[in-house]
Amino acid sequence: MTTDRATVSATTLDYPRIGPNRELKRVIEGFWAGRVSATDLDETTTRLRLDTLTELHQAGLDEVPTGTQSRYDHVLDTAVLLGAVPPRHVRAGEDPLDTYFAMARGRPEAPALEMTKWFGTNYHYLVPEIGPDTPIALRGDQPVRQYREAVELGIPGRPVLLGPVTFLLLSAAAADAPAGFDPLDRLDDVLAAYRELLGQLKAAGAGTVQLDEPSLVTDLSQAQLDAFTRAYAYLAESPARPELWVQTYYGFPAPAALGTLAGLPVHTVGLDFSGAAGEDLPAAVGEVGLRGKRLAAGLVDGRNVWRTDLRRALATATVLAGMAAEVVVTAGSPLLHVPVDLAVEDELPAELVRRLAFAKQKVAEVVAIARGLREGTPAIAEQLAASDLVHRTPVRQDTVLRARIAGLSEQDELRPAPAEERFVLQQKELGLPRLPTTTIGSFPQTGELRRARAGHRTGELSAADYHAVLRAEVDKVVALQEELDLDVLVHGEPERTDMVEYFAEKLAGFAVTKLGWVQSYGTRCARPPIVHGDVTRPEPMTVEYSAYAQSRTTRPVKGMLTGPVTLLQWAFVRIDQPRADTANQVALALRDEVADLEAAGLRVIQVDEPGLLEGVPLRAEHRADYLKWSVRSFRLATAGAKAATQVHTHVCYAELATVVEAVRELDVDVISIESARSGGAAEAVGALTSGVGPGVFDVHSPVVPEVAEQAAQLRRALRWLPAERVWVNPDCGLKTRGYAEVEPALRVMVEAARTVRAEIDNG
Ligand code: MET
Ligand SMILES: [Zn+2]
Repeated sequence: MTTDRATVSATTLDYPRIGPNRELKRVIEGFWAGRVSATDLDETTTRLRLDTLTELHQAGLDEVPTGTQSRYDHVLDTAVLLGAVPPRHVRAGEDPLDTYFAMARGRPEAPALEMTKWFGTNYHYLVPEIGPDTPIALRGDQPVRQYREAVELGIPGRPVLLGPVTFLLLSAAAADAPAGFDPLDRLDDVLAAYRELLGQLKAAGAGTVQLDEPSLVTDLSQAQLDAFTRAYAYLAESPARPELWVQTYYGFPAPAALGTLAGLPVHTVGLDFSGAAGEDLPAAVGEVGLRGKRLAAGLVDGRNVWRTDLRRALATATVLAGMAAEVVVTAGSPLLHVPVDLAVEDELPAELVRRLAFAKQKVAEVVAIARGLREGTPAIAEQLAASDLVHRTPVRQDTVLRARIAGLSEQDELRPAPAEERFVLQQKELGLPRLPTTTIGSFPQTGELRRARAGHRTGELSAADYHAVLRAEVDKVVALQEELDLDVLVHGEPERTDMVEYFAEKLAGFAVTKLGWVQSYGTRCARPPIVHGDVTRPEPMTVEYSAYAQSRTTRPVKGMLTGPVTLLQWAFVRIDQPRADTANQVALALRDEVADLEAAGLRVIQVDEPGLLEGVPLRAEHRADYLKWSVRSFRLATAGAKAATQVHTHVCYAELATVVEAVRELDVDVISIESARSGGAAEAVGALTSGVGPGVFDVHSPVVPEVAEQAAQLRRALRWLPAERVWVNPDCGLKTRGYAEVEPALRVMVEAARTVRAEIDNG
C-alpha cells in the first residue's frame, strides 16, 4: 500500500521539556535558591535543547520543532515575548529573567499571574493579563535564537509559536480593564508583533512556522472564529514570511471550527486523529476539503502512554494521504504530557512494558508510520509485529469482577434512605453542633515523616518502626484536633505521599513508574500511575490508620478515600475499554473499602473528587456523557454506606456552576468545596441540597486569616444555605503547609465558627 500521490514526512509538535532526569527542574530550582548562576542555568538549558534537537533528528524526523523549551511556561514566554508585563511586575533596570520568574512565582509585594489548567490536561499555564493599555510589541527574539541553534547544528528546524488567537483567548482581562473589555480586542497589536517575528524567522532561514491554536477544538462563538480568519488573512499578507502551519490538538474541532481552519490561507493545517473516535475523523476532513493544503496528521496519541496501534494508524494515514497533496505524520498533541523514555523503567512487568510508549518511543512510532506510508508495510514489518502483538491480544480479564459488574443493578447506586432521613439518623449518631468544624484530610507532612518514608523505602527503617512513626503522628494529629476543639476529626494522611499514588500502589491493575515524570507546572512534576488492567483491591487500603485514629478519640473520625473519577483523572488510563468501565471497577474497590471502614467503626467517610470538575470535557456536547458515568461511578463507590454513615466529598470550585446538577446527584451528605473565595459563584452553592462546607480559608496562602475574615465567609455562605447545612472547613488539605501556619489558622477557624454560632443563636 505505498502511496505516491502524497509526499510524506515525519515530525513532532514538541518534546518533553524537563529533560530525561528532570534536569530542567533541578537547575531552575537551584537558580532560585542561589546555588546556580545565571550562566550555568543558561548552559544547562541550552545543552538540554541541543540534546533534544540532536536526538529527534537522529530518530529520523524530517523536521524538528524548535523553541518548545520553556523555563517555566510557554504561555508566560509568549506574554513576555510580546512585552505584556503587568504594571505590578515592571521594575526599571531589573534583569528580564528575574521579572519572568517573578511573574511566575510572585514577589512579596506583587502576586504572580494566576495559574490555571491548560485545556483539559493536567498541565497548568500562567494567565496573561491584557488590558486596553497593556504594552504589546515584539520585545524578544527567543524563537529566533532557538531556531538558529538548529541551523547551526545543520538540523532542519521548525519554529513553534503559541498562536496569536489562542494566546488572547487564554488571557484574562487586566483587573483595571473597563467592563466588557475582551483581550481579543487587542488582536491587531498582537498580530503586528507576530508579523514582525515571522519576518525575523524568515530572515533567519525558517521555511515553515508552526502556530499552535488548540483553542480551535473548544466551543467558539462566530466572533471568535472570525478572529482566526482575520488573524491568518493578515499574517498571510506579510511581505516576507515563512509558510504558515496552524496546529490544533486536544480533540477535533467542531464542524464550524473545522470549516474555519480549512479555509485559512495557510500552507499546513494540523489535526489530531489519535483520539478514540479516530475512525470517523478522516471523513469529516474529506467533507470540508483541504483545498490544496498540506495536512499534519496527528496519529500518535500524545496524551497517553500506550503503544500506538500501528496498523490502524497506517490505515488512517493512507486514507488521509488520498486527501492532501502532502502529509506530515506527527503526534496528535504535544508530548509534554508523557514521560520521556520507557527504557529506564526496569521494574515494570515486561508484559506491561510491551504495551507502553513514552515520548521517545512515540517519536519512533511517528517515524515508522511515515515510513510505512512511503515504502509500504514490509518496510516496518518488525514494528507492526510488535504493535499487533499488543493490539490483537486482549488484556486479561478478572472474571469474578466482571461477573460482579454485570450483576449490578440501579439499586446499587442508591443509598439505603433518602437524604432527609439520613440527616436525622446521622444527627442522632454523631450529635454534632451547629456549623460543625472539620478539615479536608491531610495535616502537614513534616520533615520527620518524609525522612521516615525515605528510610522505609531504602530498608533502613523496618516496617514496624515505620508504622510506629505513623501511629505516633496520628496520635499527635488527633490530640491537636481535640485540643483545637474540632468536631469531626481526621487521621491526617501521614502514610500518603500523594492522594492518588497511595491508592495506585495498593490497587491491582495500577502500576507506578520509577521515573515517569511529567510537568504539572513550572518545575513541578508528577508521576501519574498507569491503569493497565482490571482493577481490584487485594486487601483493605486505609482501614488500619483510620481505625487507629478512631480508637484514640470519642469524637467522630472521617475515613478518607480518593474517589474513582479522581484516581483516573490523575493517571494514564487503559484505552482498550471505555473509561466508564474502568471507573466502575475502581468504584467497586472503593465500595468494599467503605464497607470495611464502617465495620471498623468509622461513622463518617469522605470520598475526595477534586478531579471530577477537572475532567469535564472541553466541549459542551461531550459533557452529559462524562457526567453520567462519573456520577454513576461515584455513587457505586459510596451508596453501599449505611444510612447513618455520613458520606462526605470534597471537590474544587472551578466551574461548579456549570455542573452543579451533577454534583447534587452525587447524593452525598456533606460536600466541602475548594477555593470558595469568588463571591459571585456562591449562588451555585445555594443550589446544593446537602451539607456544604465552603472553604473559609485558602490553604495555599501562608497568611493566617483573621477571625473576622473567616466569619465573613461563613455569613456569606449563610446567605445561600440554611444554617443546619453549613460546615466549617479550610478549602483543601493541609499537607503542603507547616504546623506554624496550620495551628493558628485552625484556631482562628474554630473561633470564627463559635462567633457565627452565637450570632445565629441570638437570632
Ligand atoms: C486536592 S484535594 C486533597 C484532599 C485530601 N484529602 C487532602 O486533604 O489532602
Ligand atoms: Zn482539595
